Amino acid sequence: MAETTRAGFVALIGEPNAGKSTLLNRMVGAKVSIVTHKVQTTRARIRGVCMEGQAQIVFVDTPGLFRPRRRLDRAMVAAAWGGAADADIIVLLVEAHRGLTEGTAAIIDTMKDRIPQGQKVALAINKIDRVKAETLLALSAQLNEAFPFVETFMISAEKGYGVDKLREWLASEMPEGLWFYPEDQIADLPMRMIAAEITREKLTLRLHEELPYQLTVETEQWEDRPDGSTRIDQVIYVARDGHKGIVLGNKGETIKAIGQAARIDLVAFLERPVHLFLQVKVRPNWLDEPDRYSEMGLDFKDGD
Ligand SMILES: Nc1nc2c(ncn2[C@@H]2O[C@H](COP(=O)(O)OP(=O)(O)OP(=O)(O)O)[C@@H](O)[C@H]2O)c(=O)[nH]1
Repeated sequence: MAETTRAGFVALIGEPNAGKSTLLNRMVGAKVSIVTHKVQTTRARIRGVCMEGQAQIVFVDTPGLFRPRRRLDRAMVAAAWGGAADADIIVLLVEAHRGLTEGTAAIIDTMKDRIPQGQKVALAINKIDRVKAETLLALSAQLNEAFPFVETFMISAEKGYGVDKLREWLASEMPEGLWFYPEDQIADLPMRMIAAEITREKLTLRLHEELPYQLTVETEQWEDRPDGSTRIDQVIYVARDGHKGIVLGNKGETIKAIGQAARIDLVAFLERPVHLFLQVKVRPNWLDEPDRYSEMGLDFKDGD
């Protein structure tokens, strides 16, 4: 008989620099965590998906959990805690060598206020490679006194110590249910999606608030060439002709800069030469005729 499938959400929280990204990359691997980097759920950001046996663990991160200094920040903080409270498990990451800092104490205080009764919170003491065993035991006791953690893990996200144990435990805690993402989608699709996500990120950085709403990037062609390079063809879809002009920029300057920046990241990611071809197409409302599409192709080769 097939094993029961499990699926759920894990919110990783902790002070800046606690090692959240390093831990995610260890557990999920670079591919999926990049793909899902910018995907927004209602209240949390999906950072990665990992399979452990028959369990699918979706990691979310909730930016802005810190003490609000300005009024504006308060709404963000409330949203962030909402995101954490939606998760099946919260993991609080603490740096072993820094101990129970003011920042961690503030997070714990807020958890006591905002986390619903019964919500499971686990403690992961990270960077154990930096401290002695005695220090660790004392810190664990101190933190467990401050909050009723359901489990405590001693890990080094960087060196990989204890990470498998944490992942296996998280998997066992996921509720029974269907997976949120098909398994093959996690394993295979990422490359094209990552590439599209990278270009999208450059568009966001470059265009800021000018960025046309309803803009999508799709990787249409992917060719690993015999000479060791990769050719990637992408289309940036915008909703209106006017938006196309914004993305292209004066004499195509904007899209050129976007293509160059995206290519640099793609080379770093794929560790091989990349030829990136970007086109901007207008994809108007469904009712509009496809032959009204206008396009423009540009090639960003090595050395551009
Ligand atoms: N010695 C040691 N360093 C670690 C470990 N895990 C992470 N680091 C380092 O700690 C620093 C911060 O790690 P990140 O993973 O970027 O931390 P983060 O929590 O994602 O930080 P923000 O994005 O600012 O929230 C990096 O320089 C990591 O290399 C560990 O287990 N041991």
